[in-house]
Amino acid sequence: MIVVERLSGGYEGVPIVKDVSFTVEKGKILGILGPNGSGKSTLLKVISGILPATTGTILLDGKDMKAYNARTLAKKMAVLPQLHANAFSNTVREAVSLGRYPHQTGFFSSWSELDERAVQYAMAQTGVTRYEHTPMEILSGGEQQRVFVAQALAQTAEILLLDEPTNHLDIAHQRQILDMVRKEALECGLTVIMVLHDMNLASLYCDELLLMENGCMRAIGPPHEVLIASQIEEVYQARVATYAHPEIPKPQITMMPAASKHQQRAVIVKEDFKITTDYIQLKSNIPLKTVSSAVHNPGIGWYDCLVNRSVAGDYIIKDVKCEVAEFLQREHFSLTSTVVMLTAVSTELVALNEYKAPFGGIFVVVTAGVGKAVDVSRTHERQDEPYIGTINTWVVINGCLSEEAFFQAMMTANEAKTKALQSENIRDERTNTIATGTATDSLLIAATQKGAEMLYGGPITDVGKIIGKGVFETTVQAIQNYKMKHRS
Ligand SMILES: Nc1ncnc2c1ncn2[C@@H]1O[C@H](COP(=O)(O)OP(=O)(O)OP(=O)(O)O)[C@@H](O)[C@H]1O
Repeated sequence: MIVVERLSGGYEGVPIVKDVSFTVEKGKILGILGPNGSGKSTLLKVISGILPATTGTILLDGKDMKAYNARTLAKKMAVLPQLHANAFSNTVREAVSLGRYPHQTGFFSSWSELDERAVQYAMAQTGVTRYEHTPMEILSGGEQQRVFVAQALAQTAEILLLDEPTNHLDIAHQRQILDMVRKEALECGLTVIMVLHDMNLASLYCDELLLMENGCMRAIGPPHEVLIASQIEEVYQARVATYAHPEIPKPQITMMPAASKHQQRAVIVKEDFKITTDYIQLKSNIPLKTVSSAVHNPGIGWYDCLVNRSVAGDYIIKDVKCEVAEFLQREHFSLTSTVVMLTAVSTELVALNEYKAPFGGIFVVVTAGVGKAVDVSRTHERQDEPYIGTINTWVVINGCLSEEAFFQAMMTANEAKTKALQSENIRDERTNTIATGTATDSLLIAATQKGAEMLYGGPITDVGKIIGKGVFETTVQAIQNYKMKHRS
């Protein structure tokens, strides 16, 4: 455990780091972030004793760091500096072995089994064993960086100070080094303080983050309390946005380029839609931000082509995703920029309407296969296999929606669809109650993200009102088309 209390320090009387305090418990990782010149490396140098502290104290396991002599301190704390002054005549093994110097009584005179094990372990953990006998100078920058990390690890200290350990490393090696650091922290109780420029890596790997600004602490805490977009924007003077990591509960940050999203006004027009016997298509000349439950490219993304493909009523394919990919290739659609839904309804039964509004307006496109509609409040009573029967709804908006508005627009559209089923007296034939949808309905909201900004998409917002009316009317029309065909 390391406790830093009101620490200040700098270079020859020039104060750089001012009044910094924090605690890192044994086995925890603290990441230091901050813009260039904010004092991250200087802070690490003062903590490691390379630079003297002008004020403040550092306690290692409760004992003032000043009370340790150089050799005992080196056994306690290992440092990977940002710039490496290295005698490049060494081989990798020799460079890593330098990490064992605090454990030697006379230099290399008492090489023990323990020293050998530590060096072998450090080389293995950093993936440099195969370069063991290679001279340092012929390694790439990333390979050398891993050797320096191995050198610090070979010191087998309880506290590891790392200044930009992922410098020069490709993503696979960044992951290897940071996974190794985390494993050492979790399994061996290694306490780590590391300077990282990459906020996303810092978020993924650190228990706490310290954000530096002009030599002072701007914020400290778990990643979600430090990586707040407005705070990062202020400190770095750069526009950013945060989003959730897809797999683990850690925030991620993305840079927003200077170009304004409101620069041009792009508009989807009716001529952008095409209806063939096989599919209904929207081809946009700009990518649309899309939220959907489609079969191909579902979720949130940017796509310039939407396809609602009509398949045979007996379309039961084991690997639907694979079959859809084959269809896209056959029809010369891009796999990466096309969203695909499937319907058993023939494309001539589609309802497609435009609704103009001061903000720009929307298009609603619906195919409604309601032959096997279900009442969602009663589906728990049935044991049958899911069957095809699908209402596919697209809402394409000429406007700019917030994240919140996208999800509210989905709710608004779904409520309008359910109301249309009620209005058309579509029933769940097993329960004879009003149906709320079918077993495999799909919904898509797409927006140009240009022009008018819409913060909300609920039923009484400008965009919500028109989605409500548009989806209701268009779904009714699609249901009537379906009824007409299936009556005859
Ligand atoms: N040896 C030195 N002598 C005098 N001033 C220095 C020295 N090294 C760094 N500084 C100054 O201290 C300030 C903080 O530098 P430091 O290297 O700690 O920043 P940093 O946050 O690590 O930056 P970076 O992200 O660019 O690595 C800078 O203004 C820098 O010019």
